[in-house]
Amino acid sequence: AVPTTMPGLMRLKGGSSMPTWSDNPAVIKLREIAKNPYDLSAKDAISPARINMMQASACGLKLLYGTERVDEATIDALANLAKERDVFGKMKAMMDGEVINKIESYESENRKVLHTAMRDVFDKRNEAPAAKEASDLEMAELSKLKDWCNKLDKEKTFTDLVLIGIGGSDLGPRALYLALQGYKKDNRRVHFVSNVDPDDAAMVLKGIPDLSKTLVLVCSKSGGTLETLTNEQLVRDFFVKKGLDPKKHFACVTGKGSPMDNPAEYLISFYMFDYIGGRYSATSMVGGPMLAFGLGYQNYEMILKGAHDMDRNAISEKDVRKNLPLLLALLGVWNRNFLGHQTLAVLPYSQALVRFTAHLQQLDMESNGKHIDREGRFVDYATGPIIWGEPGTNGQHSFYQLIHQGTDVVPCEFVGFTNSQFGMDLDVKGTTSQQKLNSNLLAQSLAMAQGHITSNPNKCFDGNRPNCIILGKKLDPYTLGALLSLYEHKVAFQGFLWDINSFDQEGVQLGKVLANQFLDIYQKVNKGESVPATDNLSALVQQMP
Ligand SMILES: O=P(O)(O)OC[C@H]1O[C@H](O)[C@H](O)[C@@H](O)[C@@H]1O
Repeated sequence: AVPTTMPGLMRLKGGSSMPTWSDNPAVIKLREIAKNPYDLSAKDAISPARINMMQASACGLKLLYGTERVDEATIDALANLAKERDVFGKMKAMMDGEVINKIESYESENRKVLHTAMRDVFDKRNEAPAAKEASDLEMAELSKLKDWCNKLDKEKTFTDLVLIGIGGSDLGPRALYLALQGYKKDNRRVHFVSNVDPDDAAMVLKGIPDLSKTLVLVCSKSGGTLETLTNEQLVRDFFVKKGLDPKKHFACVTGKGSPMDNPAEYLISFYMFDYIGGRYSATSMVGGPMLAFGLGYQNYEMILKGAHDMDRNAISEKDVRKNLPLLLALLGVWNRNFLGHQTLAVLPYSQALVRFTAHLQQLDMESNGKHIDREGRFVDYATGPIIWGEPGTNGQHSFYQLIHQGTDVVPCEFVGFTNSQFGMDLDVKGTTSQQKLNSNLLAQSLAMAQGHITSNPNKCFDGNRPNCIILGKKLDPYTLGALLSLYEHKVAFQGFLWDINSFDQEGVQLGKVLANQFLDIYQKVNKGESVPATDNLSALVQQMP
């Protein structure tokens, strides 16, 4: 359990308008239900009627949750929890551009959270002044991007693009690009450099066919991230050594007014804004120029459209049984807080989603890995789970043993599609590869839920391993945008339920500060100055073989 007070840190004054977690009537009710949750392993516990009833659809995605340990009373209690924790009020405040990225009475980022405005560029736009201003600014960036894409298409000067960025300036955009290889533009390739490990850049640069036809897009919201600035320098140096002028090849995406906001250094500069969190930035200019270069502007627009439509589902659909992000969030809270499961495996049965779980790790764990609530009080309930996973069926031949028979229960979210992206499939022994893939997905879901008891304990499956399935027809740009937004809002809704701030990331600062102190020591070593072995940092540096 998470302590309510922490040694050396003060517990804070009360005054919250939100009842404490344990005082919420819905929490009390859910704890009662959790003493005897729905038994999926009982005979006939999973019936066709249950499968048909426990599903919800929006924006081309269907969520099947008959294999979760819930019954209708559980869903009703979860719906009450959503009401008591005012999740719709908080979601509206977010989408309207109220300053919600803050901790009351403490130094914090104090920002709006407006990633939804980045795709609110279609019809029925949010007229709240802050949201409107943000989407107007994004429309200007989008029209600049469209012109740039047309120019690149006409001039045909560039075939390759190297994106330099890390964290939110890499994971989401990279996951989306890799997910849509069936929609790639002919004769265009995108490469990614993120790690400050020099071998990352070296390997990418080695694989570029023609540097003279290569664009470099440096992407950093803050314009001050060590890894990105170092890699930019390294790649610039490489261009110069090959006799090429970086100014004719380098473009950037950064926050307005950041140290990188220096248009003279770049072919073109695109902007994002302080109200777009890194991990929520894939549908801002952080994702835009690279995705439009690699997949075409129209496909990028379809990603935005899918994301926007799911935004509408999240805010407008007040019935939790029809609101996909909220339903997924509530099922997650049920598994985390009431059934006590610490981790969540996200298992896409789609090779295209090979980096999607990695993106979700940042999205979810950086957002909801928090130990204080919005008033600065240490929470006495669990918050964000540990997210992990790999595409199936590969995972089945690796870690699924533990999921089926291990001593920890791992809730799973499966993602699958009826059709393949490339349509290159073959009927072997009466079924296609896609059907073989999907048979495995469905089999795993059912096996985890219902289990199988035999007299041989080694072959026993307890069942009651909760999971749900997210299904789409085909992983196209629209569906991918909807899937991205589904998870963004799942995470936001969970943060609202826990009453934490899902939009800052103070937890990554301490390591950065210490890394800079280590760099000072390395600098001294490089200059031949002596470093005293009397402090931990120097002692650790001297341990390097
Ligand atoms: O885009 P940048 O400012 O370079 O930031 C890149 C990343 O760095 C940080 O460490 C944060 O934890 C991430 O949320 C952010 O996405």
